[in-house]
Amino acid sequence: MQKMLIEGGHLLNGQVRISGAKNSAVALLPAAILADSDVTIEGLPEISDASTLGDLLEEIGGSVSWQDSQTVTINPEDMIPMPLPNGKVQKLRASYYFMGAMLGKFNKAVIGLPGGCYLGPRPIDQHIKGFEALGAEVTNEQGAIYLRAEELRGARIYMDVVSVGATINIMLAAVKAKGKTTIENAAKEPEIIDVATLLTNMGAKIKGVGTDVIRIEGVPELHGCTHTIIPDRIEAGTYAIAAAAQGKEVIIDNVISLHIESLLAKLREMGVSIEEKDEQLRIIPSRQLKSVDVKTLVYPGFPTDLQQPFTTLLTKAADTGVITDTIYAARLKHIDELRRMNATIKVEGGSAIVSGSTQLEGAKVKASDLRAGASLIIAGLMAEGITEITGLEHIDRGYEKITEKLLDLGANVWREEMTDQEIVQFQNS
Ligand SMILES: CC(=O)N[C@H]1[C@@H](OP(=O)(O)OP(=O)(O)OC[C@H]2O[C@@H](n3ccc(=O)[nH]c3=O)[C@H](O)[C@@H]2O)O[C@H](CO)[C@@H](O)[C@@H]1O
Ligand SMILES: C=C(OP(=O)(O)O)C(=O)O
Repeated sequence: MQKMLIEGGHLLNGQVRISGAKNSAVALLPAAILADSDVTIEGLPEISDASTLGDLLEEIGGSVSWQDSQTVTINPEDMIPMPLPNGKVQKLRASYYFMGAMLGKFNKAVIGLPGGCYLGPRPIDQHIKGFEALGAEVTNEQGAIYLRAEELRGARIYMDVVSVGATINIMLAAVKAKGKTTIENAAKEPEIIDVATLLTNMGAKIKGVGTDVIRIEGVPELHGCTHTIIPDRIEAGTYAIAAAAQGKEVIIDNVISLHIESLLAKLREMGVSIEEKDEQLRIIPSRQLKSVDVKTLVYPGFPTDLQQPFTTLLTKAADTGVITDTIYAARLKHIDELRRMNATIKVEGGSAIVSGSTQLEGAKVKASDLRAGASLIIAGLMAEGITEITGLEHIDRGYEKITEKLLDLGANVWREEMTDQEIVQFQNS
């Protein structure tokens, strides 16, 4: 088990290349189950969520061959509806896509309830409502979801909450169902469009992705294809925030700036200079950042996945800033750790009230989840002295080679093996 150490105070300068989107990758890989021949995905991020899903595809009989660290070919011909009630499915959130994909392919699936970041309760009732509307019987038996259908039939499904996972999962289950499916109040995130592009290239008939009404006409067969993943807007946003907090001049390469328009607007409001060019962003921070208030919303609003990193940036702004997470009101575990680093943050309901003009100080902190980890890394870059971060398994679920990328930007960051005593302390904390 490793910890990350950061000596703060070094300015980030240079260029960083953004990897493929985690939240696309984790849906594209299970989507390959639905094909009847090779699906090749290019530009995958080297993150543990992607390799865990590769292992799960092999567990159900798929052949998974990695051409290189970012290109994988999945042959689904020998896949079987093998139950996955526990084990690796619990290591990540997106294992829930095995429900939709296996139901769509085999009319049955047994999948353990997913893991992933703990952000407060993360129900999957809308996924289940969608599967049931398509004709599946769904039961929860000892923490595993059992899905069975004689046959899946298209349906009109209204989502009570706008959910990324439920929208994708219902698409996966519906593309081979008999007849037409309409998903109303669908989520509009770019990753949903990416998954629909893959499915369409496999032969699916899908209209309306990127709007809140998605129409699907079921087809009997889906074939293989090659697909290139979109860049990770949350990784790009994380580096943009880090650059605003502790940068000299940072160029972020391989980014679709439209995907993070809500973040860029807030950074500009704070006084950060941002130039957009082709697939690059050039970030030049302001000496004196203005404080802003932020509310997370569904896409194209400010993403909840950038709330925690942005909280860290607010500690440097001139005045008090309020950040409110309307998607996950309990996504606040980073705050106690930031307080250890001298941040002054009050919590009221789902809002963090962050005092600005604070010099953060290095401390020993723990990443409780992926984006809490990102917020602590940014804090470590800004802090006086050395910051030690544990809980790296969360960070490695979603950030490709983050230590190397930061080193290339001029940060002083490294990883060390934890001693036995530190591991015991970590496990008890
Ligand atoms: C693998 C993946 O893509 N993860 C992303 C996905 O998670 P995930 O797909 O789990 O998040 P959702 O979009 O489903 O959740 C949005 C909101 O809806 C609620 N909800 C969701 C489903 C449901 O059946 N019932 C329900 O009440 C959730 O509690 C939450 O408050 O979108 C989140 C919101 O942008 C991001 O933080 C995660 O990074
Ligand atoms: C919450 C996140 O991931 P997951 O849904 O995979 O837990 C995230 O990417 O910030």
